[in-house]
Amino acid sequence: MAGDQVTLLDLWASPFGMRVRIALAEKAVKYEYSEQDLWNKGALLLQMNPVHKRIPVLVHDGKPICESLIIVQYIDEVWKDKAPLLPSDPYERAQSRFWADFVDKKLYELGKKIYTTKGEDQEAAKKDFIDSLKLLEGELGDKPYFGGKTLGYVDVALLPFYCWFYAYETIGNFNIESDCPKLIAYCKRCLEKESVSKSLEDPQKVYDFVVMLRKKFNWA
Ligand SMILES: N[C@@H](CCC(=O)N[C@@H](CS)C(=O)NCC(=O)O)C(=O)O
Repeated sequence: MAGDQVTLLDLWASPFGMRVRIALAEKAVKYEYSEQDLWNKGALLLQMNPVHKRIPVLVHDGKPICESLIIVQYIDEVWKDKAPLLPSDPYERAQSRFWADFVDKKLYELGKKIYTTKGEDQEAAKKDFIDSLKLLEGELGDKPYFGGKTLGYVDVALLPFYCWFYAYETIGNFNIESDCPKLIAYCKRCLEKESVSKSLEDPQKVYDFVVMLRKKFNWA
């Protein structure tokens, strides 16, 4: 809305932050981007998210909203005149929330296991990761987007992980496209949308970031 003061506390490589960036871009909301140092958290982040002390945080007219999926729902409710993200039907809304929650519980956790573990644990994570992507591929079916004809909540939740796939694949030495060609084709198609392409990061840069994390935390 005109006159809104919107600031996003974020970290460039964060898939959670990217969700918020896509949602704001879809709604054409102007905002100030504020990159945070997570190894030396600033006073603003600690004040705006005293519970989890994590990014992303959306600060709207001085009020903080935390947790990426909650932020995306908030954005959808506040800027409701443009590009609806959640369906209006209660059952379809519940389904969208289910799959977005699945992305958090499965893809994020398993992806992290791929670059923080080795040997059997890593192999198990890779298998579970592919199985989870196949379930998502089945849910997508032949639709252009998870919710149907337009980009919606589940797409916003999932697509940021696409720019992390190269890091998972390179570190885990496996190939996602060979097992999930339809899902990868969908991700590539979505990247043709400016709201998505400008919100995601270069996979090589993400990979370099993950390599840095592995060294820093002795995961390698
Ligand atoms: N469930 C949260 C996850 C956010 C999250 O894990 N943020 C990370 C960066 S990607 C963070 O701020 N980490 C700093 C910390 O945990 O101290 C969301 O969806 O927003």
